[in-house]
Amino acid sequence: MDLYTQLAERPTFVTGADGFVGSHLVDRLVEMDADVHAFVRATSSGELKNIRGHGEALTIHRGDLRDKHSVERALRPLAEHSDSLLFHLGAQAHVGESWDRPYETIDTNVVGTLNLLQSIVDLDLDIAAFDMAGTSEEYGNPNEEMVEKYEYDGNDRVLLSERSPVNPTSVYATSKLAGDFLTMNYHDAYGLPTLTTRMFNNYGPRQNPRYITGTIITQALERDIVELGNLESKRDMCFVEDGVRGHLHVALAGNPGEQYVYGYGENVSMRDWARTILDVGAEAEYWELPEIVQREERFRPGDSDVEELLVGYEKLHEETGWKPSVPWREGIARTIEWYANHPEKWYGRVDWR
Ligand SMILES: C[C@H]1O[C@H](OP(=O)(O)OP(=O)(O)OC[C@H]2O[C@@H](n3cnc4c(=O)[nH]c(N)nc43)[C@H](O)[C@@H]2O)[C@@H](O)[C@@H](O)C1=O
Repeated sequence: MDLYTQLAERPTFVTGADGFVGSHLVDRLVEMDADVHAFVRATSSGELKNIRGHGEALTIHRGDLRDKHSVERALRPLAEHSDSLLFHLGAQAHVGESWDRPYETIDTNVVGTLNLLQSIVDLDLDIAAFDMAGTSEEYGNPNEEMVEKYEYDGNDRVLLSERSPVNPTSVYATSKLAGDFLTMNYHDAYGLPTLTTRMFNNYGPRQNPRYITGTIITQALERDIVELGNLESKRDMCFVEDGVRGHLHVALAGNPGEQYVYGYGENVSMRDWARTILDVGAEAEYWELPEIVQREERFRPGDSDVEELLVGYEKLHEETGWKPSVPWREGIARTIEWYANHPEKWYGRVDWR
C-alpha cells in the first residue's frame, strides 16, 4: 500500500507552513487529501501567498511560536483526534541572520519548540507523530579532536549519519540542536511519539534568494557576474520535493524516539554548484554564462573554509524506503524557471551578500 494513502482525511499540523519547505509540504498534504492545519506568523503577508488557493482543505492559524497562548489555541482542534501528524518546520532558518538576530533565533527556534511540545502535554493531545525538523548544520565541521569519531566513505570524505557527533558552529545550529534535544526529552519524559530529522540543504522554487541557490540564480538573471563568498565549502543539495517526501516518510513510517538524517547523498562545492546552475540556465537560454567571482571578505562568522560534509541516508531508506528522486540538473532547471517567472519575489530586494 502506498504510504501516502494513510494521509487521506488525516489531521496534520504544520508550523512554518507558508515558508519554503513548509509550503511544499502543505501542497503535498492537500494533494493527498489530508486535513491540513497551517500555523503561520500573525505578520505573514507575502509568504502566505505560497499556500493560498487550497480552499477548505486548509485551515490557517495565525500566531507566533514564541507566544504559547497562540500555539495552544491553534493546536486545540487536534484534541478531537488521536491520529494527528505534526510537522515542526517553523524557524529562523538563515545561518547568517542568526548572527545578526541571535536572540530572535533562540526565542523562535528553542522557546518556540518548547512551547509546541509543552502545549501538546498541557492539552493532553493524543498524537501519532511529531516530526522536528532539525538540520545538518548541527554537525558543524569536524575539528581535529573530533575527526577520529566520524566515519569516512571510500574517498576519505566524512559520511554523516545518525551516529555522528554534533558540533554546531552558529547560533542557528545551536538553536536547532537545542530544539532537537528538547524534542527527545519530551519523548523520554512524556512518551510523545517524536522523531527528529536532520535534513541537508534543500533548494527549489519559493526558496528565499538569500540562500546560495537563489543568490546564484538571481544574480545570473540580473547581471553578468555572480559574486559569492566561500566557494570551496561543500554541501549536500537536495530538491525540496524530495526533502518533503522525507518528512512524510519519517512521520508515517519512522520509529518514534529516533532520529533520521537525510539528503541527496552527494556533495558539491559551491563553485561547482554555481557552475552547474549557470550551465543549466545558459542551455535553457536564460542567460549567457556569467563570470563567477569570489568575494574577499569571509562570508559570515563561524563558516569554515573546508567543509567536506556528505550524508548517508541508509537508515531512512532501509526503514521507510525513502530515497531522493530528483537529479540535480532537473531540480535546478525547475528552480531557475520559478525565479525567472517570479521576479516580484526578489527583483530589487536581494542583498547579494
Ligand atoms: C541545512 C541548512 O542549509 C542551509 O544552511 P547553509 O548551508 O548555511 O545555506 P546557505 O545557502 O546560506 O549556504 C550554503 C553554503 O554556501 C556558502 N556561500 C558562499 N557564498 C554565499 C552567498 O553569497 N550566500 C549564501 N547564502 N551562501 C554562500 C555558505 O558559506 C555555505 O557554505 C539553510 O537552509 C539552513 O536553514 C539549514 O538548515
